[in-house]
Amino acid sequence: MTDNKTIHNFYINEEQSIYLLSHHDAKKHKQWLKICQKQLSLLGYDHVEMIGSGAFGFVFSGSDHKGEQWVFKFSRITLAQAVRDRLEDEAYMLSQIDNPLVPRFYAFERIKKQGILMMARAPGEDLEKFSLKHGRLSPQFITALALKLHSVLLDLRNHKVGMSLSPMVHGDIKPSNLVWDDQQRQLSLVDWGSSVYAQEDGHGNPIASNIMDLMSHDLQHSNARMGDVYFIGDEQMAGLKSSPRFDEQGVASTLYALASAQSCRFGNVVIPAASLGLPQELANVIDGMLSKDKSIRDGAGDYFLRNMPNMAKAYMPQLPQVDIKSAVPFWHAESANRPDTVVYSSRKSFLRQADAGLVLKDVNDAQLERYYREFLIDMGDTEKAFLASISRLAKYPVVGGLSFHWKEEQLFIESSLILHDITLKKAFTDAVNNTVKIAQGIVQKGLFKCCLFDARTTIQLPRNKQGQLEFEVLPKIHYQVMNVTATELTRPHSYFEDGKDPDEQLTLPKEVLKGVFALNQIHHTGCIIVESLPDRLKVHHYYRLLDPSKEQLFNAILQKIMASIATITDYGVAGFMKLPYKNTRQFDLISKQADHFYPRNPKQLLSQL
Ligand SMILES: Nc1ncnc2c1ncn2[C@@H]1O[C@H](COP(=O)(O)OP(=O)(O)OP(=O)(O)O)[C@@H](O)[C@H]1O
Repeated sequence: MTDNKTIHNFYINEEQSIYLLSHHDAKKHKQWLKICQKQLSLLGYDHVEMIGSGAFGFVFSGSDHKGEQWVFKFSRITLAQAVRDRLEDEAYMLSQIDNPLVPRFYAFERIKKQGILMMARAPGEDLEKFSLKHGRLSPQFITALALKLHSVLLDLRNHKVGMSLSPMVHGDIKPSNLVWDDQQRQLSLVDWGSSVYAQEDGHGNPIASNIMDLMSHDLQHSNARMGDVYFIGDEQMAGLKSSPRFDEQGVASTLYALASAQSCRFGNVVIPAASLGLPQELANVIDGMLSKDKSIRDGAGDYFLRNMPNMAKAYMPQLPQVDIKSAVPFWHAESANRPDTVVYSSRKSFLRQADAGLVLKDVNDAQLERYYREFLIDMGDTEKAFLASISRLAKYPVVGGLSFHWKEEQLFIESSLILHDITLKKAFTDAVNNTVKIAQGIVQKGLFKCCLFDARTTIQLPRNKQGQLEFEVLPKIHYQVMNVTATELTRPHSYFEDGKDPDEQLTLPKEVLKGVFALNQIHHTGCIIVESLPDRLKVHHYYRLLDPSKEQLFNAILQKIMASIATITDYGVAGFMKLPYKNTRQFDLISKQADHFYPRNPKQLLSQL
């Protein structure tokens, strides 16, 4: 055993996997999805399937009798009726648009209280999914996409109602709202739920087509809607009056996120667009548009609108691919059941700091709820980017754990990651490297731990009215057995035994701690998180035994741990993680990654190779 004394914890899952819902809720959810599917079949649509979901709703596709592909959007039943009613506003805005980049509006129907928005299906898959598969997208792809988004911005600005100019704001431009058909190279902009008519022109002037309009408009209040808090700009976040600038921000965030393989805009301080191998002019425009300084931001936005067609004309041949190495190692294992990964993390408190100047407009919003739930409200941008990068890791079929320890001038990372789909190796490497680079940019000292596990294997025990756990046979904690090389076995390893976790909520029975210390004598990796709720107890876990000769003992200890967990009556979350080595990697702190551009003269460079 190592010389440290105490052990600790993990908490708060990011996104609910269906496997983590209670049996009752999971059943209700599945039933609801089935009802939606059945309703659509009754309406005469074939091949009905769910194709997407967001904070606001679920989206199904189906085909009509002519074989045309339709999309049906349902709002989540768990949202307040007032929020759900916005689907009708979305339908109205979509019906106002006639543009080849936007799926055509078909109808808005109501079945009892459930509204259904019906529209054409955009071909392809959304760019968030595409980015998760491919990792960082090439400078050629980003440049071509920037040109397409440039025409989206112009179309929105030039939108007319009758004869009069009435610019529209989409309000939620981000990778998952851009559907991309890679074969036809066709882009579509979906999800018009945040869209409004612009109140201002982006230079502080009100927009009104005539003087009557100007008088009848509410000039005092913003009509802006919240977009995704990971992608919108400061003005939209602060609920200022709507303007075409909102969508410039969405475009810049999208290009940045896709070029860097992140799921948000916040990493820009540490990993600027100027470090991503993009052409210098485009990189500088993106960084300018993401600036905290409004005049730089607006200037860069104007530049983008004026110059993007020219920038896209540059000759950009493919350069030889460099094989990118992962900054921390990960392993690969194929399994019959792809894990449904969920991440739990601990010790977020030290990442918080006042993010001054943000006045929040409307808390009764599904997006904002997320903002609070994920504790982003009082964090700096780099800290937000760090947490978003951890969430992105959990979008991959991966189990394992990570610990980041920021000390004086160094960052120490311990890790154990197992990826369950080798085709995602490149994209996952990009995701891991972003997490490391952003972590290198964090200046606070502290410790952050996260654990990625397969929600399918979570053990759930319901409580009865008296609070006692109900089960006939105590479920078993499962594990895998692996034979690892002798050299790996000799390296030191440990549970986290580094002082009490400030975010700890649940005190575990002594027997559990004893079991965990006993496990520590056996070579393995793994994690266990106990989440004790008033109506049930959940045990999330993954274990890999690395010394097959100890299997009997290992199994006996795990089942003993489970037996003591079943005696827990307190509520809260607590857990332990064991990583294979101590201080796997050591990194310098780097506040900003160095410039790296696509070569000015690629021909010359290629001829030298
Ligand atoms: N017309 C369409 N054609 C093809 N796919 C679509 C279409 N509309 C939506 N989708 C898919 O469904 C997903 C969710 O849809 P949408 O973004 O409208 O839902 P939402 O709940 O409003 O999401 P958000 O959390 O972004 O607000 C999209 O990311 C996209 O993949």
